[in-house]
Amino acid sequence: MSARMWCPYRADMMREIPRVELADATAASATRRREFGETVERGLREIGFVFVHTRNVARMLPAAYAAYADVFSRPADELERYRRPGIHHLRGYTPLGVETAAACRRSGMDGEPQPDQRSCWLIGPESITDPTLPVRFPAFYADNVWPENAPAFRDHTLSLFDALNEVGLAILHALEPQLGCPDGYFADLTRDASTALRPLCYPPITTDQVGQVVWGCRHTDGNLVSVLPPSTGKGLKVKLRGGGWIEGTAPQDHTIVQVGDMLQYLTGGHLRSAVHRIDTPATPTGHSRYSSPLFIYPRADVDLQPAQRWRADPRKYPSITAAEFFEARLRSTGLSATLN
Ligand SMILES: O=C(O)CCC(=O)C(=O)O
Ligand SMILES: [Fe+2]
Repeated sequence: MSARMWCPYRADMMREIPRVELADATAASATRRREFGETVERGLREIGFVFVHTRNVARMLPAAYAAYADVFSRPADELERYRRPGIHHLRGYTPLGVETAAACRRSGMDGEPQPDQRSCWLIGPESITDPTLPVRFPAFYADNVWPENAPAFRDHTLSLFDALNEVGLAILHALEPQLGCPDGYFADLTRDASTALRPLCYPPITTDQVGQVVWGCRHTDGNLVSVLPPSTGKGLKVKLRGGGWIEGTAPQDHTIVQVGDMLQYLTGGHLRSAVHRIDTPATPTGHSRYSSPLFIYPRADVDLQPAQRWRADPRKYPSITAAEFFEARLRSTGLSATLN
């Protein structure tokens, strides 16, 4: 049986992103823990997304987004100092127009590349226990770049990094029995991970820009799982397996956990890395939209080849490290100035 056959499209497939209560992941009741794991696994297999209820994260957002607004509204010549093209923009600030999702590179308006209309910052882990990793993978484990006179930005992003990482790791842990993985499998894979938090700023849309620009072109995420707290505005849409798009905006107090290409690969296609996009509003808006996904990665030297139990064709799923997988991905998003 090929890995593809694990999840053929069926008419009774989920068409709505399921919701789970994070506290159930560690509930005293074994039944609640099992049901939590089953719902998470089904949501990530059939849609690729799950909404996780946790007030802890929602509480942190107003102050974090205020700090983002302060930094992203700074003068262009100051922000320019925080750019790091030499490490493929993996740390610090990236302005509008640098990132272009692969789909929009091929089929932008008038055949021209259509860059995403958003700027971002990338923040990596502050401490790594294995000192060889930054030597072997300097870009993936580069030091963080912090804006001057913005202690709130540093504090809030680091707190959010930890809180979102905890949610993502709890979801991965709950998947272990569902996927037939040993206990602690994902904790092992993500020890000294090259995980990154990405504060994003989608600028206001003027009358002229309505229907002419994309905030975020359709794409899949290239990592293990993404953990996305509620953004300050709507726009996120998710493509279903059977076609059609659904609303991806998280309900109040919920955080999205979604499968990335690496987890899809690792499970031989069993879990689904869903295509998603960020639509611009249909009418002009004077406000920026802020969001803050955490991209959880494995350690850079982890081999992503699916385990035997997935019966994945090795020609389709050859041995590849997380770092190699990531580099291939960078080339397709316009972020790799020096990799080619
Ligand atoms: O801003 C959002 O809602 C989603 C962002 C996203 O999909 C990404 O950065 O990969
Ligand atoms: Fe994404």
